[in-house]
Amino acid sequence: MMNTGQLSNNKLLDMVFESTYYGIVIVDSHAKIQYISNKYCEFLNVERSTVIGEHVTNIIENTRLHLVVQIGKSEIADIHFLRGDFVIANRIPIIENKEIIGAIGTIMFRDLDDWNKMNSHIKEILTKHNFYKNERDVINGVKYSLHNLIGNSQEIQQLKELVKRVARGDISVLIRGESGTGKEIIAHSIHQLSGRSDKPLVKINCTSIPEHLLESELFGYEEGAFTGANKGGKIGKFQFADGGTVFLDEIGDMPQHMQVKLLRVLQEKEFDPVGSLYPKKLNVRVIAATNRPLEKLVEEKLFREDLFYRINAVQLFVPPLRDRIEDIPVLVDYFLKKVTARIGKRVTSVHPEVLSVIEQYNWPGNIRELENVIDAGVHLSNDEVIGKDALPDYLKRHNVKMKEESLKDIVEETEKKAIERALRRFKFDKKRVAETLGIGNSTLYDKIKKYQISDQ
Ligand SMILES: Nc1ncnc2c1ncn2[C@@H]1O[C@H](COP(=O)(O)OP(=O)(O)OP(=O)(O)O)[C@@H](O)[C@H]1O
Repeated sequence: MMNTGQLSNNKLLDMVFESTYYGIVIVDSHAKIQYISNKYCEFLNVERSTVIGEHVTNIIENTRLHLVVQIGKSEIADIHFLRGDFVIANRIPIIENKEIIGAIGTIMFRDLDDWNKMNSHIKEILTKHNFYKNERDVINGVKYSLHNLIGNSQEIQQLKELVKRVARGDISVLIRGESGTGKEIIAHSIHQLSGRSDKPLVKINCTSIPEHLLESELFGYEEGAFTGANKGGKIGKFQFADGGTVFLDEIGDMPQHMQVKLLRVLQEKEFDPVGSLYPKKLNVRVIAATNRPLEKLVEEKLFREDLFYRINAVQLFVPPLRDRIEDIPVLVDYFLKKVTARIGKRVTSVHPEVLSVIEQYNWPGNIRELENVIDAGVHLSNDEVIGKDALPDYLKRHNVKMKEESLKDIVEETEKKAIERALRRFKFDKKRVAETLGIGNSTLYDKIKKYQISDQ
């Protein structure tokens, strides 16, 4: 416990601290407030006489002083969200004879007016910075780079290596994977690592543009091309991307008449704006993404085979989250930091029970779904640790399997997952799956039957 006798001369402390630009609070080893400067009280809008002796967490939101007296480590220039604003906070333990007897916390301001001015000044700088950054990204179209692709699993590490390798060339890339697995991050990363990075990346979502507008949106039109056409015509997305990259998301949904035109862009490197008499030359790299079985669409004659081979020069497969659960802890941590930094709330981890639920759920919406769950968890949590009560109902109801499984269960579960993963990876080509897994065809068929795995 702090020797309060040393601090009894509050008048002297007041004289020193009220003439500085800091708000100061001193707590004892139980995190109870022993001293707090008048200016800090004014800033917090609390009555000084009522807060002395109170636990610091009852008076200062998002404080960490109670942790500093436990851990004994200084925290310098930490961003602290306080009364609706960000302040710069220092927290220093007071150590006597190797024992933590308390801690000092400071936040920096001059007076309330100065603080308000300074804060609005910082906000203005931040707003400008964000504005220019967003402007650049809008002009350039780039939102992500490879370091946004989080994951320690072998699959993600290999994928990152492949992205770096294919980025340099001009080759078309087809990115496959379920919805929400990070295909767009990969497309952005390829563009950003390529020689085209100073030119635009233009995303075209093939499902979101109405079919009758698709051609003019993609290839533009000449003046007078149709009633209602803009004077001077309109430049299409492909032309806007000239020199850069076009990212065709959900390419499996591209209507067939547009598939022909796309093929021409890829083969002849030219296109016809609607209503134009002459073709225009174009230099774009195409990256396409899909979560649909393109081979099947080709078989059903819904997707052109020649286009399929053109866009499929290099194929990248992003595995679903359920197949790389080793990525879950780092992803959870990443999203926790992202959300807490955005909303200024202190939530540091998820309860081990929640982590078990998360690891055993099958995540049909993949990482997008996980991000939403963590986002909601941070908002709903009353604690620094997200508990099961802050999970959505469908996850709360999800029964966690007992961890004490027999070795046989664990081996079988692993075997089943490995077969499922390989089947998806090789698009249910069982011969390749059997070869890769080093088992005979008939063994593979037996196991598919035993584990009741859907084999198409
Ligand atoms: N490995 C990852 N690390 C960090 N964030 C990720 C990762 N994968 C996906 N995300 C995040 O998940 C969300 C969905 O990712 P993205 O849009 O790239 O998925 P997608 O596969 O293109 O989905 P869709 O097929 O539905 O368009 C985004 O917010 C993205 O930032």
